[in-house]
Amino acid sequence: MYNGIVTPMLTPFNRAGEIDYDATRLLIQDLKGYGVSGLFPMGSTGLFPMFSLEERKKFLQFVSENRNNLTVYAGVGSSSTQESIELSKFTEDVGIEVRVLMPTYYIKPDEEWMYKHFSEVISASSNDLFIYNIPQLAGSWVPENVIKKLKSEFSQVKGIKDSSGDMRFFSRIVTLVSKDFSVFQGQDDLLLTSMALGANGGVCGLSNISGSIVDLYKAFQSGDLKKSREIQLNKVNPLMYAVNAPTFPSGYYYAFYKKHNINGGYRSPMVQPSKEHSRVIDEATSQQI
Ligand SMILES: O=C(O)C(=O)C[C@H](O)[C@H](O)CO
Repeated sequence: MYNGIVTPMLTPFNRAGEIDYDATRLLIQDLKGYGVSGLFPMGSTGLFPMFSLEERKKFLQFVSENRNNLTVYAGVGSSSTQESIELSKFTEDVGIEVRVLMPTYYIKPDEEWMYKHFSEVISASSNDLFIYNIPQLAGSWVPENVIKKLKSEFSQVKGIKDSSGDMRFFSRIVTLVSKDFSVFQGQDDLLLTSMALGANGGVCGLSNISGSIVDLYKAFQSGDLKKSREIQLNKVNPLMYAVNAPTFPSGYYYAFYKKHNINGGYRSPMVQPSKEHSRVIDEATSQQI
């Protein structure tokens, strides 16, 4: 059973747009301090499509070796089934427990294509796998019948992370929760609602830069609905809306660099947030204390 708050990690850059491993080490220390339960490198917030296969492997191995006793959920998504298979095998070689996989993208897969991608990648290694539903970025939904089919056919399939923001869809898939299958919410402003419906936790971008997400999770788990509602509405949501003012996910990078006074970079084509967006983010982060 997987639960808690998992961080879809940033991939910090230096000014030359190369991965900054010292800053990554600092980020993992932050996350341990906030009390997250897992690390999710090479997801959407981690900008996985911007990296070569070799860069992705090196970063995944670094996170696995510097995990600080946290569970690692490795993004293995690609529009190439062969690449996702290669990454899956690599995750097993470096001791990563969980893979995270969305449908292939750009060329829009029909259900048969989608099932073929998932089944071939799932079978490529024995470690667990979470289905990643993020239609607004991947361009297609993972249909409920495909989720149920993969869940029933492959023992590696141990959960789903839904970032669609569609609570009607979420309300249906959350009924799949069992001791062997976890359901995570991928949108920070829907975390409390999702946990009230039975979600096992969340994969929340804000957990890169604030302890409020874990505080919300812990308040709910302790039965303090009033406190969890206050954190959701007065801390999490305003910060989420502020860091998403600039094009996703540049606001998260700005907030992390600012927090640590790092002269961090933005790999092309990502652009540093404007002065106005930076001011909005600074104001929201100052309210977190
Ligand atoms: O960044 C990711 O991969 C996540 O899972 C977190 C969110 O779902 C994603 O940032 C989209 O908002």
